[in-house]
Order: sequence, then C-alpha cells, then structure tokens
Amino acid sequence: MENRTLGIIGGTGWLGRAIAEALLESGFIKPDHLLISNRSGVSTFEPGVKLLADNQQLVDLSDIVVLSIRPEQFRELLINARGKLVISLMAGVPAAAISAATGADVVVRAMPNAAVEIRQSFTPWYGVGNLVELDRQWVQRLFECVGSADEVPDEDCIDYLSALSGTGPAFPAMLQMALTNQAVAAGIPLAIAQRAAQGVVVGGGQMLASRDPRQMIESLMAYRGVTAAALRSMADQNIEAIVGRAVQAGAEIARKGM
Ligand SMILES: NC(=O)C1=CN([C@@H]2O[C@H](COP(=O)(O)OP(=O)(O)OC[C@H]3O[C@@H](n4cnc5c(N)ncnc54)[C@H](OP(=O)(O)O)[C@@H]3O)[C@@H](O)[C@H]2O)C=CC1
Ligand SMILES: O=C(O)[C@@H]1CCC=N1
Repeated sequence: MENRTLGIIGGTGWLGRAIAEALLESGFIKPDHLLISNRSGVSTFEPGVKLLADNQQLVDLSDIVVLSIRPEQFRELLINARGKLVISLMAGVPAAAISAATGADVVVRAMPNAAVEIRQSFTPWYGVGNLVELDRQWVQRLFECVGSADEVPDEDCIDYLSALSGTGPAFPAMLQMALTNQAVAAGIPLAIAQRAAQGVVVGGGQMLASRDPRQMIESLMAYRGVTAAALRSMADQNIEAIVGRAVQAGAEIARKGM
C-alpha cells in the first residue's frame, strides 16, 4: 500500500502544497512516490519530488491522482484517468462530473480546509464507485496526515460541509473582525481592540480543543453577569439561525456546482 505513487495536479497551490509537504514530513509518502504538476513550472519541493508539466504523464505514472485545482481550472483539464483512484478536493464539482470528464470509475470527494497548513484541517470525504477497503483506509490515513478526517454517509454531506468546515478560518476571522470593529466603534484603541479580539478567537479556540462548548457556556452563564447578558442578547437575535443561513448559502453554491 505504501509503495503506491500519488500524483497531485495543482500540488503547488494552497491546499495541494500543504498536503504534499505533510505527506512527506510524516513519511506517508516517499519523495520518489510523489508527483506534482502545475502550469507555471514553479516549485519549491525537495529535488526528489518530480514536477511535471504534462498532467496526462502524471496520471499515467500515478496510482492515485489528487485534483487540487480550482473548479474553473478543472473545466479546461484534459486527462484520461480510467482505472485510477481520483481524489478531488474541488468544491462544487460533483463526483459524476469528475467521472465523466476523467473516465475514472472510482472518485473520492474530500473537503479539507486551509488549516492543512498547520495540520489541523478536518476533512470529510466520500467515495463514489467501488472503493475497496484498502483504498478507504488509505484515504482516511492520507487526510489524517493533515488533521482529522471522517468518511461521510453521502455526497451531499460534502457540499454542506464545504460551507461549514471547508471554509476553515473564514467564520472565526469574520467574528474576530466584528469584535475588533465593534470595539473600535465603542472607543477602544485599534491595537488594543485587535489584540483583545485575537485573544478571544485564538485563545478561546485553543481552550475548546479539549472542552465541551455547552459546558463552557453553562459555566460562564452561571455567573449571571457580563457573559450571560452578552450571550442572551445573541440568543435573542437567534444567532443559530444566522449561522444556519450562512452555511446554507455556501452549501447551495456547492450543490449548484461551480
Ligand atoms: N484553499 C482552501 O481553503 C480550500 C480549497 N478547496 C478547493 O481546493 C482546490 C484547490 O484550491 P487552492 O489550493 O486554494 O487553489 P490554488 O489556486 O492555491 O492552487 C491551484 C493550483 O493548481 C495549479 N493549476 C491550475 N491549473 C492547472 C492545470 N491545468 N494543471 C496543473 N496545475 C494547475 C496552480 O498552479 P499554476 O498556476 O502554476 O498552474 C496551483 O498550484 C479548489 O478546487 C478549492 O475549491 C477546498 C477547501 C478549502
Ligand atoms: O470557497 C470555496 O469555494 C473553497 C471551498 C471551501 C473553501 N474554499
């Protein structure tokens, strides 16, 4: 299983590059079993990792092919991947469209997020076609090299989770900006507002790595003071519905196809 060659089309991009680096660092893939392709010919990988200009050559030399290009770039991609396991990271491109365009009978759709950079992505994935147990385990282990991963029960979960977890740092970044901007509007100096908001998002996020969010909220609400007033205001304005609509808006784009 470890001797299979993995080819990453778009392996010098944001996701592809971080995943490739993690696979090499963890020893999951040896440099001579990793192939990368892009259009520009620019790569900063160690010399053992082959950079190819020809996507079909990458496919022919690979057992497993990862598509880590943007959906609009996929429309121009011409490859025949019949007989290969194709793993797509693309948002909003259905497995059926990938099969039709590449000839691959077995397609895995996976949805990591930008936290692959720090090996803390959550990656849901779903296989279409006859994905054998060995490949299933391989895919799971591959994405565990960049964080945690789960096989999900159907392809629609991928479209929904593209908006929920594929967006990665986007929601926390939005919260951090809102906290900063509102603090500045309330008269707090900008640098202090920025540090305070970052402390909330980063420090709070790190605590939640090992704590249950409901218990955390209940513990802080028990003071019946500042936190309770702030959170009650959010609940009164139905924060869950706002979050739900935001995720649905993203999921609709993924379902509609890009
Ligand atoms: N970034 C994110 O947070 C997330 C991204 N995704 C999905 O992952 C996919 C990749 O995104 P991301 O890594 O951010 O994108 P990037 O734009 O960073 O990377 C795309 C890569 O593809 C290469 N490329 C483009 N066209 C071709 C081609 N025809 N043949 C070979 N290589 C090509 C580019 O290199 P060059 O220009 O040299 O060709 C580049 O290295 C997208 O489909 C996106 O939907 C999913 C979840 C999160
Ligand atoms: O926004 C996008 O389309 C991609 C997929 C999920 C995160 N980034």
